[in-house]
Amino acid sequence: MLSVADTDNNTLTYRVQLSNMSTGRKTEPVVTGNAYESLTARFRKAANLLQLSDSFINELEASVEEISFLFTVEMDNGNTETFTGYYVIHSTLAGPAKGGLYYVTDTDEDTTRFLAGCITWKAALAGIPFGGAKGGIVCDTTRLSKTEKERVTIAYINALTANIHTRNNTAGNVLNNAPVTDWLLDEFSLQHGASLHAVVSGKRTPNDSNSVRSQATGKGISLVTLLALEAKKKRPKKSSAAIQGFGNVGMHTALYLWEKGVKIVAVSDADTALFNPEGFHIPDLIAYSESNGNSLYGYYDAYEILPGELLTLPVDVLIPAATQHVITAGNAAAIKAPVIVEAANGPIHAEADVILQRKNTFVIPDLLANAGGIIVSYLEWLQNTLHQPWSTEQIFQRMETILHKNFTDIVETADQIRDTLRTAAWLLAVKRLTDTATVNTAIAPALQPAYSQKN
Ligand SMILES: NC(=O)c1ccc[n+]([C@@H]2O[C@H](COP(=O)([O-])OP(=O)(O)OC[C@H]3O[C@@H](n4cnc5c(N)ncnc54)[C@H](O)[C@@H]3O)[C@@H](O)[C@H]2O)c1
Repeated sequence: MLSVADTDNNTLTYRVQLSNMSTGRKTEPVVTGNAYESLTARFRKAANLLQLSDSFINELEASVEEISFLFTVEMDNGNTETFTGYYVIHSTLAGPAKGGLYYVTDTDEDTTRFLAGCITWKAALAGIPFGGAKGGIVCDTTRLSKTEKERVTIAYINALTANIHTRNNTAGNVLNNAPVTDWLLDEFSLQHGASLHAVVSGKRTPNDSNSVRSQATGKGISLVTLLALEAKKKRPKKSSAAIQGFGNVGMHTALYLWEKGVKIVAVSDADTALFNPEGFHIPDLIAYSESNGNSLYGYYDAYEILPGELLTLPVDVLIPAATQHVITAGNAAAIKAPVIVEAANGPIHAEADVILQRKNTFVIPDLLANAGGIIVSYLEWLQNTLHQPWSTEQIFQRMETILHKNFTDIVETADQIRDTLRTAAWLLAVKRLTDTATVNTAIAPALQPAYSQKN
């Protein structure tokens, strides 16, 4: 196991003992609470600082629509299986509800509501005219063939549109990676008798099999990580990072930071947590994971550590990029990284915020850190709507401009209110959405009287 011999920030030295890689041990269970409660607590704090009316607070806390439904799909062996689907529209105040579709073995209304809410507030902070939505399918994709996953996706969309469109709700902008995006686009277009390109983001382009959208969140996280290191007067080439989660977000974040010279000394996924004091060769690690069924398990050039140890390593930046509530009141005090970048949605429990604030940890909140994806989705929607093709460079340039400005806005606001970056981010997000609500009478006439200040 791992112990730290010298925690001088520039020269980290670790004492390590090789553990047995052949045990097949899975990660410890993640402590989760109700992530929507953490989201609500943060929203309420900002809403109270802004002195919003109770009716407006209640309006913004509740979802516009939440549905769960069962749908049946014929499997490759001719049997049928029934799946559970969720869809939550959190808000359409700023514009059409946008949100990804996720496939997961265990989810529920609370988690889907939480993820939809995250999108509302991220879009608000980024000044994007979208509301927040999220779709979820309970299934184990590792058990599904490609054709079964396609049929599950199409059956979900059919069941969903039967519910959504008959009630005249705005069509959601559904994000995912190819080939899911191709199935979604085909199905939506078939149902509506027109090619609805703008409805689906994350689509492949002819010269871009790895869509810009799929890299965007990681690219954005790496950008704000570099800004955070700069704010702490750390040079990338003299900095170390630990990244929890090696899926779409963790992998792209690791790659972009590695390209800038950041030493990634620890990574993990649901199967294993790995440590290499010399820093991982990230392209090699990605190639290994991809050839190993998207698992880091068994990677040769590393020591295996306990998953919880990754979070408490004395690195310059800790990047939780797996799931919500992995940093809690139970482990926050043990975290040594002076900077945490919230790559996942809600990786820090609201109770842990207080402990990290006391320790003066520089926490870059998820509303800013992982907004690259929604910004690029919006830019894709804009290109499709305007019939304008933009280059990858143009898209990333626009994304970076928004993230950079918001980083500066948040740091300045935090200084002004003498509070955390998280409170500053929420304050700006809620203010921007309420400002939109007051001017956007076409979208939310019914809410006009509700947004009045208490005093
Ligand atoms: N994909 C996006 O564009 C995007 C955008 C914004 C926010 N997010 C958030 O980022 C997080 C990751 O998203 P993703 O798209 O990379 O998902 P993913 O499913 O592609 O990858 C998740 C990774 O986390 C690992 N993991 C799961 N539980 C773990 C645990 N307990 N310990 C360590 N690793 C664990 C998985 O093995 C996998 O490597 C989620 O919270 C998601 O909501 C994603």
